[in-house]
Amino acid sequence: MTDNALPQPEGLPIVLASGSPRRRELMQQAGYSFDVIAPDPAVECGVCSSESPAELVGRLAFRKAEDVMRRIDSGMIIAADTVAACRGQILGKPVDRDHARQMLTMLAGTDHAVYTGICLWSVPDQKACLDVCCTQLKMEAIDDATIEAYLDSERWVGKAGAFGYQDGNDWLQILSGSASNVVGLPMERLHEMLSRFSETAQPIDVSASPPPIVRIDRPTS
Ligand SMILES: Cc1cn([C@H]2C[C@H](O)[C@@H](COP(=O)(O)OP(=O)(O)OP(=O)(O)O)O2)c(=O)[nH]c1=O
Repeated sequence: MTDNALPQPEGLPIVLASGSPRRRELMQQAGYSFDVIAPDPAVECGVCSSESPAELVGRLAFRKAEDVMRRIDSGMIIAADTVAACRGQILGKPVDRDHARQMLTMLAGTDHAVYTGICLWSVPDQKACLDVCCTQLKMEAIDDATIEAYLDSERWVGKAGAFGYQDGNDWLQILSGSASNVVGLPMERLHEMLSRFSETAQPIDVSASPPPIVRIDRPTS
């Protein structure tokens, strides 16, 4: 594999376990060849209030991969889950305009974080690895008129935290971490996980229901 070749561990076809158009665009822009199978939305039900943002996105990424694993005979599944976190609160996708307004009002003028859990799962040999990436951001103290204009754009729909970093708003800046991680897939980390899959993935006992979640050992590099 030349340095700039995209990793395809174990020669398996890549399956993006996501209905997110943003995740599909990130994979296409990076040049990956892949199929798309959206996980059952029911996988995302049941947010445990005691979970940290990292625990939540890690668990949901794993469960999304597990859901798609049961529907294919062979492939390298990539699943992810993204939330924003501000002042100890986890912000998922807003359910409506009012909910989006509440989120943006809370985020305005604050430093906050976006967490993405990413799970790779190889089928049929049933090995998986899981990691969580965090990006720190700052949102300017935008006023109500700015919030209402953004709500009118409806670009908040389907986006954790009710904002889209990819929308290029000048009131949102990254303080540290990956930009693609904010949009839904940490592409740098994905490349690393795919490249190191054979040495880091752990066997999964799929007979257990639900299978235990695995944790990846962070690379030494
Ligand atoms: C913070 C942020 C999130 N997002 C999107 C990425 C995800 O699509 C969405 C977070 O919701 P998720 O539940 O992670 O993903 P999803 O429901 O869109 O798709 P699936 O579960 O099928 O993979 O928010 C942006 O597009 N831009 C951003 O700046």
